[in-house]
Amino acid sequence: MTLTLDPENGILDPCPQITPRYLSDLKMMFKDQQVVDEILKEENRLIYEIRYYPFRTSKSDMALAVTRIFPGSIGGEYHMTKGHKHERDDQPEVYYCVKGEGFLLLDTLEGEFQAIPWRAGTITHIPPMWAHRVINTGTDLLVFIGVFHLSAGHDYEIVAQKGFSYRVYAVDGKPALIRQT
Ligand SMILES: O=P(O)(O)OC[C@H]1O[C@](O)(CO)[C@@H](O)[C@@H]1O
Ligand SMILES: [Fe+2]
Repeated sequence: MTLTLDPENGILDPCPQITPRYLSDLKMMFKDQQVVDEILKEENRLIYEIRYYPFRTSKSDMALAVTRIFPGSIGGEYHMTKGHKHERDDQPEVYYCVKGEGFLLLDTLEGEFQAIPWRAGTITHIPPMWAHRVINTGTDLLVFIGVFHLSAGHDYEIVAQKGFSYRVYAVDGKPALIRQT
């Protein structure tokens, strides 16, 4: 099976499934709940979209997902993915930044943390058991590809409960990592 990706806009062809993530879908992930509620009174902003393709054979499963994160911020905190840990503890993932700039946050949620600066061309291996979240700190789209096993599973609950160790804010127009206590 062969797919085509437009690197300028992150559109995948063919693409059997598109998952939009609106502010209402990740409202608990942002720190400033008052600002979230104020924005939601006006509009349910589209933060990012996932274009997904499952590769299945009789002996294997893999998935490819292309995510487009729109630029912007919520209470000074840059637009980001919800973030998750894989349910299976033996499942890594490879992320490839196709366009844009930002950070990939990796967190064991048990004391270890890394913030990896991202730009077009950056490829990062996410080891099993590390929660992962992508932040768009640019003024344009951030597009990345994720490749993982379909059986990996997604645990969002643990991220909602424990949170990442750092948040990424725009401070004087530049990204700053702020430790969470
Ligand atoms: O699942 P989240 O946190 O919304 O992040 C989206 C990205 O992570 C994945 O879930 C893959 O682990 C992809 O579907 C997508 O590229
Ligand atoms: Fe993942």
